[in-house]
Amino acid sequence: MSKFVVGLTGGIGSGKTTVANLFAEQGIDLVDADIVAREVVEIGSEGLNKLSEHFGTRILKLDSSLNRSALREIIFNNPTHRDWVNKLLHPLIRIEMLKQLDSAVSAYTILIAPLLFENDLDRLVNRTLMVDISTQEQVKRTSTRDSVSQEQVHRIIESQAPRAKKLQRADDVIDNHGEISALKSKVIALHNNYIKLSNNA
Ligand SMILES: Nc1ncnc2c1ncn2[C@@H]1O[C@H](COP(=O)(O)OP(=O)(O)OP(=O)(O)O)[C@@H](O)[C@H]1O
Repeated sequence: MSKFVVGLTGGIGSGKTTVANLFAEQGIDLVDADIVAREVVEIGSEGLNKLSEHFGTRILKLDSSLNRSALREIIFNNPTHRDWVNKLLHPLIRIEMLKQLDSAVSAYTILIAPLLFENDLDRLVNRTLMVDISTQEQVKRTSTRDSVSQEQVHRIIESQAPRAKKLQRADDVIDNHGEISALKSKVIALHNNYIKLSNNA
């Protein structure tokens, strides 16, 4: 099968999961960068073993799984620790992501990566697709879905690359202001184009 990969990105609550599921309905395999990032620190993984050798049991929960908030706290104000953790985990994430992309069997594969551009993961893909909605709609949809305040959503939006920058860098943009039925037609049109592109790759 072709190893053509489309990187799917967009800000918080823009509709990446919704769009990815519509591609999956067309038979397209998905790899999710956030899931991979959790898999490389599962109990028994090289990632978690190395983290606990370095930082000790203070980064573990009672069941020996990673205590994410403890690790976040440690690296928050300490760039040396943060760099060490990034140097450990980024290559592990990249290797696992490539492994999963490699075992995908559909005509092309979607890599869902909220921080596609921020983490330079666009280098791993053949084409980039951004799901786009206004900041106002992002805040509305995210705070309806999750029990988070509008201020928290704004803070997360500010930590991500600006919408304008992503719009500029993406090869394709899918506007998600409309109804889900409209979104589905747009996904099908993109899907047909990606099939063509992957055949020519
Ligand atoms: N076109 C739409 N109209 C109305 N609601 C929508 C639409 N698309 C998505 N949603 C809803 O908006 C919320 C956010 O969508 P979704 O979870 O797909 O976004 P996401 O980009 O994956 O979010 P995150 O970055 O937080 O993982 C969900 O509750 C989803 O059902």
